[in-house]
Amino acid sequence: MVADSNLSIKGLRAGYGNLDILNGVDLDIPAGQFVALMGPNGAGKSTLLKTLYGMTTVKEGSIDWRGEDIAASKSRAILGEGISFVPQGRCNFPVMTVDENLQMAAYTIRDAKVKADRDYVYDLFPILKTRRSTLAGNMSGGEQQLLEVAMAVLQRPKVLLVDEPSVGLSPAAIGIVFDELLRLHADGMTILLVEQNTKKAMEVAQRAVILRLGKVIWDGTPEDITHDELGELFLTGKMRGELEAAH
Ligand SMILES: Nc1ncnc2c1ncn2[C@@H]1O[C@H](COP(=O)(O)OP(=O)(O)OP(=O)(O)O)[C@@H](O)[C@H]1O
Repeated sequence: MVADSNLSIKGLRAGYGNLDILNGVDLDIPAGQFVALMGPNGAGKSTLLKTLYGMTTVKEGSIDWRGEDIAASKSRAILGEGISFVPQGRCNFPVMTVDENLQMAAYTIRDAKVKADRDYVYDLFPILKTRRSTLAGNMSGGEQQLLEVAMAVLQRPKVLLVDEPSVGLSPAAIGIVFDELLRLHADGMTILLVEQNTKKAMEVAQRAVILRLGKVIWDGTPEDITHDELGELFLTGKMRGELEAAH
């Protein structure tokens, strides 16, 4: 493992304008790890992804990436440094074809080789190749989500930030999207996934990180925690043993 490929977050306090949402997040993500970021509604999971992508106001702390603090960097620069973001919701350009959507994504790369970039993605996601002339908005939810992931992957990121890809998808479509994420991970990509579907997230990720009230309250492997314990943590912020000890 190359030490400087770690993403290292220290004492991160960030939010929107004067409103702090992240209240001192510490997190080290080694290169190539698949991390599921979970927690109750409003915990700050999406805000953490957005902060890693330069979309919030950082008040304190650092985000170390390949020897550089990117906490104050703009999204454009962060993308250039190899971190891509798949935001919540589907379909950037619904009335454009799959091909045109991918062209749009390619234009965001400096020195884009549009055709080569598109073909690279079609090799990775053959389903999209078969739908290349279809209007993106007319595809199934799962296909649209794959297109969003593909548009981010086209940038050839080292780290992929993915925000709730399963929202509104059928179980079959969720399976397709998560299989693709697993494949990207197997090819060496670092993945930080925010996911409400905890069962699915625990199946695919190597590591589970639980956020509550803008702080990391639990960090371990999916094998270290049961579904019930996870629910309890979401609700109370504590494990059963800790609660009993407190009484
Ligand atoms: N653009 C914004 N401006 C102001 N407040 C925001 C903005 N986006 C999110 N928030 C607030 O930040 C808090 C955390 O939101 P965030 O979306 O990060 O939580 P989350 O853990 O991803 O929750 P969920 O699981 O419900 O998506 C919420 O109280 C939310 O209302």
